[in-house]
Amino acid sequence: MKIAVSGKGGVGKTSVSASLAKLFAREGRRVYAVDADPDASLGLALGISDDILAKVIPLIEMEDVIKEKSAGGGLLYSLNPDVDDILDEYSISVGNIRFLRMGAIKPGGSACYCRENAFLFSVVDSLILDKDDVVILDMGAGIEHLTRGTSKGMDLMIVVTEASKTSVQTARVVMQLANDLGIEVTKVIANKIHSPKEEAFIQAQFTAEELLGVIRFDDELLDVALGNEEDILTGAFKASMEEIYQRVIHFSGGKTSNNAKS
Ligand SMILES: Nc1ncnc2c1ncn2[C@@H]1O[C@H](COP(=O)(O)OP(=O)(O)OP(=O)(O)O)[C@@H](O)[C@H]1O
Repeated sequence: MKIAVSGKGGVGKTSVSASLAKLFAREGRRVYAVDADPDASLGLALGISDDILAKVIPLIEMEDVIKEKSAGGGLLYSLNPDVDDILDEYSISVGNIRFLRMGAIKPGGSACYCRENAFLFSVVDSLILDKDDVVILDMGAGIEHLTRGTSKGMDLMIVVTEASKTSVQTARVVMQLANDLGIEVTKVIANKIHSPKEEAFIQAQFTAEELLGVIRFDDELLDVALGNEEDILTGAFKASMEEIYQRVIHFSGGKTSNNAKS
């Protein structure tokens, strides 16, 4: 199953991605946790230490190797069967989680991440998955990364939003795009909800079918952000994510990905 997590900046995409990765892994499923956001910190949220993360080679550096192996060029690559063989060098495994990252941040105002995105999603699309394997992509903020190429083969798009008009607006645009791009299921998680008033706002914006879950603002996540607590699955956040996880596995029930082994 392939899951993309998207939404406006700072809404909690990385927290949700890391939690889902840990929950799937806890069930014994193999998880590819992919940091597709150059500005993201999925590795840290997964509890991987800085010094280990520093050793993970950005996936984009694999591009030249692939180009040498496949005679082709341009933005479309023929990766199989090479990708699995060489992916080891560009990932680290923590238990059942295999962590990969797209690439480093570019200097301000420089080019887009089109090349990185195209390559990253070629790699993801080429992964040969077992039926129970899961790919979780922590996407960049906003919508620029959402194209036919990047959405190919995604089974579920999770859009994270806060209780604000601008955040909901972005969520709506992402949902529409995901639909246009043919992603089968798109669901919303409302995160950092402070009050019944905010919850009522969210309930008014989305249908019960659209909403995958509501997560309250939880001070305990501050300890994770400050580095005092390693496990993101803590406090009320953990309880909410466990409920959401139960709904997410419903979407993977018996479903295999495009490249799944039978
Ligand atoms: N439910 C919550 N309660 C309290 N704090 C939260 C909650 N969810 C996330 N946070 C905090 O909000 C901050 C941003 O979260 P996170 O990095 O997951 O968002 P993001 O959408 O991935 O951000 P970016 O767009 O910058 O990549 C972090 O400090 C995180 O600990």
